[in-house]
Amino acid sequence: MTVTRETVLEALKSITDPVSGSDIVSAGITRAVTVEGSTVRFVLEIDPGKSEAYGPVRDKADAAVAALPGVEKVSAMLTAHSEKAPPDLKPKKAAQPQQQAPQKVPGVARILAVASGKGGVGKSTVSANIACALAMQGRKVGLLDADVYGPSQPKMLGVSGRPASPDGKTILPLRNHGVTMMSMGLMTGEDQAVIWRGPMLMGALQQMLLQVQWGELDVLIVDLPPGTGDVQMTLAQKTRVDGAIVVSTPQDVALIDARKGIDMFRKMNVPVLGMIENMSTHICSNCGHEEHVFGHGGVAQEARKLGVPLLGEVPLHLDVRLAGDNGTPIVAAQPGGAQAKVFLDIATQLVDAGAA
Ligand SMILES: Nc1ncnc2c1ncn2[C@@H]1O[C@H](COP(=O)(O)OP(=O)(O)OP(=O)(O)O)[C@@H](O)[C@H]1O
Repeated sequence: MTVTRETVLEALKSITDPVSGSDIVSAGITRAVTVEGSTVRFVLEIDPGKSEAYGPVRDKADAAVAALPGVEKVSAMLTAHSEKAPPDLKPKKAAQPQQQAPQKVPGVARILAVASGKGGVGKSTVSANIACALAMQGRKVGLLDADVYGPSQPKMLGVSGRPASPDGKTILPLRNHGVTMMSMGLMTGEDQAVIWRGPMLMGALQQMLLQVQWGELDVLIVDLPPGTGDVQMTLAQKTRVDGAIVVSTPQDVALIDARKGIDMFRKMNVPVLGMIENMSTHICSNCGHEEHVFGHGGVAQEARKLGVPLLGEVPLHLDVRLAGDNGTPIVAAQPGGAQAKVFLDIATQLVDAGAA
């Protein structure tokens, strides 16, 4: 029986936070829940003055998780947080009428955008795995999840909770698998339905780039929402984007949209570093049989036509999804495996090209 992040969070919801009176997940103090095989780790981020009161809470949380089937080891830690809440996203600061030259983000050597024309083609899976693969190769990597409509990086990288802000102005990012991560989704709360208008989105994106304390990074990967809308345009207009990668599945419908994405980046003078074909070949997890569910080679052909490199072909494999769902992308979960290899190769190509 394998344990998942969801079952861990469910178990932790049975424990009451003595300060807020709600459960320790809803109270936002449960952070960095990671599941690696039968080992579960999480952090309770608390006011340092109340550490005595939280000792028994930690023990109860530890016991509740340890009692789950499939769990052999639990590491529950108490860490101190700052009292101040992170600053709210300020939509008013959004659109600046005057045109400015694209700016660099302080401390960040390069920005790499990962885009897709169509939703659901696996852009977030690819971003998370490339980020981890680069970190495994010793690069200082940040990942900004700019997909407000379907933020998936907190889940894929196994981080949760609201990020802290020691001074009420800057935002401390979260970190897991060697990747410094921030998601617009973490600022709005998991279950909160948000309707974002264009200018709000643009303001929030700028805020994420400039107010998050990214530290010194070799590369910041921006996981963009699908399509060619406001967020993509604002990013390229306001911030110096050093390169873009376009992810597509091999079907014609996805390729038509991918072409639009490449066109947009070219018009905005962002170099397109290459395309990645995802869900290229289905590999049966039982027998290893290969099947081309969505056709095969469509992206390679399109990349040739458009004159951009094909960086890799990622197979459709159950382990890739399970790893992402469990908060440990496949490159980190099975670094020696065949599914990890393609992402490690892509990361090597990016480093060799000076793009990451
Ligand atoms: N190569 C793969 N093999 C198996 N499952 C995959 C693969 N790539 C992505 N998936 C799964 O497909 C689903 C969609 O992937 P993902 O969230 O990465 O797509 P996306 O393009 O970022 O979606 P969105 O449009 O919502 O941003 C996820 O459940 C993910 O685990």
